[in-house]
Amino acid sequence: MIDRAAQKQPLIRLENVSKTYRRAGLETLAVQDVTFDVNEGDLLSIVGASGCGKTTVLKILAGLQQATGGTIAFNGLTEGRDVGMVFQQPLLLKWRTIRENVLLPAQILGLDRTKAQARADDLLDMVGLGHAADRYPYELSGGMQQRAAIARALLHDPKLVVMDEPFGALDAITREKMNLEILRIRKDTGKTFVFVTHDIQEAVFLGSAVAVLTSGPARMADYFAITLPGERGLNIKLTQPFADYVDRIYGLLGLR
Ligand SMILES: Nc1ncnc2c1ncn2[C@@H]1O[C@H](COP(=O)(O)OP(=O)(O)OP(=O)(O)O)[C@@H](O)[C@H]1O
Repeated sequence: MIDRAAQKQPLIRLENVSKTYRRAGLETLAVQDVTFDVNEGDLLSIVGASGCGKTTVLKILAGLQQATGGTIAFNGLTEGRDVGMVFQQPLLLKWRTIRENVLLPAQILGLDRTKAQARADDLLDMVGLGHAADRYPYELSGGMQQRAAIARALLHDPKLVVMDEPFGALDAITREKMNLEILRIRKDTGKTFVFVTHDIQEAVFLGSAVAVLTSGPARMADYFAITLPGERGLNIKLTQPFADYVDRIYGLLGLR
């Protein structure tokens, strides 16, 4: 477990957070006793089985859901405005070009159009879609659409980018490529990311820290830093330190 007292003030601090959904007299305890920090510049992976409450935790972090118990402290972060979101599906508007899709947050938040256009073009270049700015979503592959969704999430220069199983619908090879892209984008932007996945290898490969959630309701099994030697490339997955982290998570999830 990370020694939180030794850390500088985090961007977000969750302390024993719980969430109960109440609907038509029915109560569902989705999340219980979740405690971790999102530190500036981190890529925090949240990993756990399907339905264990990862999306609920992410919505609480993004300010889209209120926790029903515990405390959550945002430090220098305006909920909503300072957060960019990427979902499992790219959710691009099919009647808008890729550039117009990336510009959507500028319209919603009332940002300066000229500046936003220049930024959209820079971001499209960064995600390797400069050549596709005037194309429509149906003309792009799934991976390209998800790159556009990432550019859109960055348009308003948010401090935090939250990603909810963004590559779950992609084939395994495209997924590996997108993982490399995330490492590069993190390096280029210096932003803070929270990345939800049910893929243990993906969580370890991308994360500078990981929160492991167990099911029904989600409880935090552990929260620890991931330090892998050297530059991260796909071949790091073949190393012992990587395998040790994966094995540790297998143990926490009761998979061995
Ligand atoms: N709006 C809601 N109303 C009632 N129950 C909900 C609501 N949203 C989620 N739940 C319940 O809370 C629990 C956790 O759901 P959540 O979507 O957070 O899990 P998850 O780990 O993200 O799942 P997946 O990996 O399948 O997306 C589930 O039992 C789900 O049915």
